[in-house]
Amino acid sequence: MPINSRIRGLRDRTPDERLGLVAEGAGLDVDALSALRTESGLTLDQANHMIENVVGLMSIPVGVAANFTIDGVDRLIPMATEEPSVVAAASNAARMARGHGGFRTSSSGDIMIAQIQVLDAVDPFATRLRLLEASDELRALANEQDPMLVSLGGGVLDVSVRVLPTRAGTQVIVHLHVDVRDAMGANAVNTMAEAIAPRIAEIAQTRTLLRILTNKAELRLTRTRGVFDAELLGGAQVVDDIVAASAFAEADPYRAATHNKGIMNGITAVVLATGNDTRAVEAGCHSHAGRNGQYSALSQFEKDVDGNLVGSLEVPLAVGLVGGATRAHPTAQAAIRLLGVDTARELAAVIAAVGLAQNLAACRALAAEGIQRGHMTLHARTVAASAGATVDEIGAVAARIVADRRIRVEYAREVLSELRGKRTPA
Ligand SMILES: CC(C)(COP(=O)([O-])OP(=O)([O-])OC[C@H]1O[C@@H](n2cnc3c(N)ncnc32)[C@H](O)[C@@H]1OP(=O)([O-])[O-])[C@@H](O)C(=O)NCCC(=O)NCCSC(=O)C[C@@](C)(O)CC(=O)[O-]
Ligand SMILES: NC(=O)C1=CN([C@@H]2O[C@H](COP(=O)(O)OP(=O)(O)OC[C@H]3O[C@@H](n4cnc5c(N)ncnc54)[C@H](OP(=O)(O)O)[C@@H]3O)[C@@H](O)[C@H]2O)C=CC1
Repeated sequence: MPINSRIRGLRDRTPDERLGLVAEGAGLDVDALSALRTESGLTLDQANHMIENVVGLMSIPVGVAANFTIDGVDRLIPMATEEPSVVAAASNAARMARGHGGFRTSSSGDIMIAQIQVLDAVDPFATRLRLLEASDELRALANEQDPMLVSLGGGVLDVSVRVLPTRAGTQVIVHLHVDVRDAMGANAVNTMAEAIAPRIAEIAQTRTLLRILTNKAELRLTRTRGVFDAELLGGAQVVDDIVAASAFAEADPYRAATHNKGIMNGITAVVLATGNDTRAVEAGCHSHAGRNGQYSALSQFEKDVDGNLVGSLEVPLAVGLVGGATRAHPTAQAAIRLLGVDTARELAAVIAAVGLAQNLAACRALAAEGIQRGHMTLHARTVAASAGATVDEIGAVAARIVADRRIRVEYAREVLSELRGKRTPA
């Protein structure tokens, strides 16, 4: 049965009811998603085998973004985040794109780059050519390190070499271009780099130093675009204003930093939920934002021939379905089950679409009513909890501080005392 992501009114349901509705929408038995619940997710023993000096666990809320259609397939998308309004925003944007086919994506491939740094070459330009002449040998030596990857059709595709002037003298930098298939690939390419470094040193007649991947994964780009309905956005003026906001972010690094943070609100939440390396993805995306010399917006919004708004996003996404914590973390496995993705590329496509949706929702709110109405209304629940409200009191306290337009902890405390019958001087 095809997945149906158009689930109305999830906000009005309990977490258990939502999980049931989401499982139904995804065509899954709800038990397949049980690891999304804290009590049946990662155990202390499992955590103790993941990182060092484990003493405990930290739970992060996992929400599900609705309404997404990506490359013609509906997806219900788990998002791990502590920030209010992010899941609502992504769902709202997906709803606005749904009538125009949702999100379309493409990929440049699954290629990660390992760097080997060569120091003190007396003839750096000739060294570069000697290394290029040995490309086939170096490729074969690297592939010997990972027969599994090669058997899956992956492995080293190319070797490139640069002469790099630095303040510590001229260096020669070797790049291994490795197809890592459905892995994030860092461990795989780092192993290869360390294995071929001695041979590189022989050819270069000097020594190597760093052997490590680059997180500037410019050969692992995912692109997505979406058409957002002008009427649902709020009309032609809102469309024009979002275009003006986008132009601001494209031209100004100060605005671009926050514009891109909005994109990463969506991207990082799905990367985390699926047990992938959020720091690697963030480093890749922000390095990509500076690729043309000045840090700029990762996305662009334009008005199309029909007067609707079209968004475009291109980002490096080094994510995997195997390796790292993805397979070791039960909650990540449940999140991937819910997504219904079968390859790392499909996962990256979903992540990019959520990033663009998040970005649109933020820019729409900023260009229309301002971010605070939507964001702070949902943030009020966090403020109420910070003031000491119990789960049974949060709703009433949040509603009151929103109604009084005083969404602050000290006022929430006053309201809480009042609600508990202990009036304090206002
Ligand atoms: C918050 C909304 C969506 C409200 O927007 P709204 O128009 O009041 O929403 P609505 O009540 O009309 O609901 C429309 C749909 O939104 C979703 N939705 C709506 N509310 C909820 C909810 N409570 N729980 C779950 N889903 C929700 C849901 O899909 C719903 O469809 P329905 O279920 O009714 O068929 C809107 O104001 C918005 O998108 N604001 C942007 C919020 C945002 O971007 N938050 C990120 C934090 S701010 C930040 O860090 C990024 C930023 C701003 O700095 C980036 C930048 O500067 O560019
Ligand atoms: N700067 C960075 O970003 C760094 C990140 N890391 C960490 O590296 C980890 C990711 O590295 P990664 O290499 O993915 O981890 P793994 O080594 O855990 O997984 C990759 C391995 O999985 C095996 N594999 C099985 N099926 C597949 C498949 N379909 N496609 C590809 N490989 C498959 C391959 O061979 P085999 O079975 O023989 O292993 C491959 O080498 C993350 O935890 C990340 O945090 C580490 C260092 C630096």
